[in-house]
Amino acid sequence: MDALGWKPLAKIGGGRFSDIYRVLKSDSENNSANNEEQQLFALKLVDPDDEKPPHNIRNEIKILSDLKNAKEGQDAVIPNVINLISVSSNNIEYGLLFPLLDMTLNHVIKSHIKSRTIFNSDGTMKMRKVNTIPIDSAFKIVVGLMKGLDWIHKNGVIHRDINPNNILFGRENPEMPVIIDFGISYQEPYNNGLEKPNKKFTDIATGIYKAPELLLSKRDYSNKVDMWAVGILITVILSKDGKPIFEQDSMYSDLVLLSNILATFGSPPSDWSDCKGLTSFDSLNRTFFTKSPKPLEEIVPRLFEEPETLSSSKLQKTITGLTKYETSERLSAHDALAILLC
Ligand SMILES: Nc1ncnc2c1ncn2[C@@H]1O[C@H](COP(=O)(O)OP(=O)(O)OP(=O)(O)O)[C@@H](O)[C@H]1O
Repeated sequence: MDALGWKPLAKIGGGRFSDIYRVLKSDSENNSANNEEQQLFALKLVDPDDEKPPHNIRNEIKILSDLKNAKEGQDAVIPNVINLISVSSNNIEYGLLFPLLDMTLNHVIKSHIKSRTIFNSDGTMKMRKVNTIPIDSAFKIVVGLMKGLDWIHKNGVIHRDINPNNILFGRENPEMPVIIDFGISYQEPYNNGLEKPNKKFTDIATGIYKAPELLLSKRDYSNKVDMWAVGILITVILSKDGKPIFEQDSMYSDLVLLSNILATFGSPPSDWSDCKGLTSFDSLNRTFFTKSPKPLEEIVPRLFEEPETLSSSKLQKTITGLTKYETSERLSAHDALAILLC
């Protein structure tokens, strides 16, 4: 079997509209095992006729190519955004060739969740799940994510689907995240003719990573939707026991997600400038009781464990700044880097 000139070895992923294969360069079949390693790539195959907006493979190719060209004009390489090696197509499908990476952030998070025996004062014991990821490793991952997002945003792109399955790592560099999947991304100013800036799709982002303004149907949103997503992502990386801060059902219901966001971060300001005038926000203002925010210590207790380190205090500031409702106050990736690297 041959896929657009590549020999597929195994399916390694895929979404609603794509299949991702580990592939070998066809001419390297007879090479030694070591050489083969270097000839392995990831191939994303998509049939554009199957896609539904906002998924658009041609737009993904355009955005990745522009990011690659922008990278080439730079002195320093930005390793935190996936490199599109090449594109091929037949009459049916597009094949996007990428460097092969080894694990998603989801795998990294799961690999650090361990079962521990806890002894109670009455002599009984119980098993508890504990997240063992070191704060310093989490810190390095967050810095890498911010560098990638800063680069993407500086180049006029909103990723729109920052979540743990779209962040990959190579085995040799498990603290250096690489942002993938620009399948629903937006390129300013008009997303290549697909969406007007004030009429963007709101059906973007995955589960608990949706920013609150999206849940209220704001259509002229900005790249700050990515910053909210990364704020929630940090709380997941640093969770006490591997469980997200929001209830399980928030993954599937926008209403449950919204009520979980309010219960965690408090009600948005009644004059929230991003959503003022939107019908959904006006009814929210009338209907919901005013909620106070939970203290950050309750949201990410691991960052308050003794002894407090420089990394943990910088991460506290970063999460607080990323989870602001008012997007003019929400940190940009550039602002976050200023906090993290000062
Ligand atoms: N370069 C790569 N190296 C290794 N695995 C990859 C690579 N690219 C993608 N994958 C795997 O395939 C999965 C899906 O990739 P991608 O997000 O690009 O496809 P998608 O169709 O947009 O998926 P979805 O619809 O779920 O967002 C990733 O989560 C990852 O597990």
